[in-house]
Amino acid sequence: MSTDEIVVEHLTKQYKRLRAVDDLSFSVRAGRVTGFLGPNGAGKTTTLRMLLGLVTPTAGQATFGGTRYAELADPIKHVGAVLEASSAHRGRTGRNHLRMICRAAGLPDSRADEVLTIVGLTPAANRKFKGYSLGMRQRLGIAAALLGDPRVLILDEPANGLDPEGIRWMRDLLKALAAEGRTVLVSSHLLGEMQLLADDVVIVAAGKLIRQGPVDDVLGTMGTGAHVRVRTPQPAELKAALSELNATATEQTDGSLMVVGAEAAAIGHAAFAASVELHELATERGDLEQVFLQLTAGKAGIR
Ligand SMILES: Nc1ncnc2c1ncn2[C@@H]1O[C@H](COP(=O)(O)OP(=O)(O)OP(=O)(O)O)[C@@H](O)[C@H]1O
Repeated sequence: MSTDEIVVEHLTKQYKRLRAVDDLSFSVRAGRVTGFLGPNGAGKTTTLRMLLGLVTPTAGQATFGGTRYAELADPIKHVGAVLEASSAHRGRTGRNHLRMICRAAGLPDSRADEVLTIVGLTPAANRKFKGYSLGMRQRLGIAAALLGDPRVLILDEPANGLDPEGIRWMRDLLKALAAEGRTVLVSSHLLGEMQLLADDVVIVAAGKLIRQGPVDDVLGTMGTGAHVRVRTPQPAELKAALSELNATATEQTDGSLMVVGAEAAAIGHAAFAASVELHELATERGDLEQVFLQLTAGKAGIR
């Protein structure tokens, strides 16, 4: 059973006239990847920075297992963060950059090589940071976050600058870290990627919580949950059979039928009973992008 590792309560940040984060409360469970989503300017980065004690909240608090970041006994061993494309001294190699952090944190130098392996940067370990691509800089940032073997990982737009292969690699890594029981909180505006990556989502707009919960529940409550794609050479007969199930079938431009209101098994059974031949019967999930746009419509991010 997963537990709430990060608890955010009534977190608020007022900048002069702008309330960047407005009475925001949510929780993040261990052993899962939580996607932190919102339009530009929604307050995601400000929230993550408050979690890490880098921005002082106007009100409210965020805790890790009940303790504020600033009061954690050994923060590098508890929380790892990747806030923006990692920066390092331009003339320093990736390995030396990590070793310096190890020394400052009282970790053995050997840990630098371990995390370089985890992020696949070993071949570039002795190259200078100024020669790193954006994707390599992202990997180095993640390597630094993993140095203390933390049980919580916080990442702000980690897929920025990564190519498709890099994005896939990141997804596999973050899922594997969550499967080890860690808590992974990741902000992103790549909704298709989030649908593949996240177990839970926290959606914010204009500093306020819009929705939180498991991805499937968020998709389900918006009525864009599962629908079933069906292909048949006898569409009229199938529609007649489905009307008895109170399911509706809509013809798509590609010639298939999109059925809502019945599960695949019930549709297959009804087709069989009516001697209707089926060529395809596939359950398709709703689309996070569609739901996100519905939920955040009219809540302009740019303020
Ligand atoms: N130091 C600051 N002083 C004044 N306003 C700020 C400051 N930092 C952020 N803001 C404003 O707070 C709002 C929220 O910004 P934030 O960067 O947290 O949003 P975001 O959700 O991370 O957006 P994006 O996806 O565009 O990075 C924005 O309107 C931003 O201009």
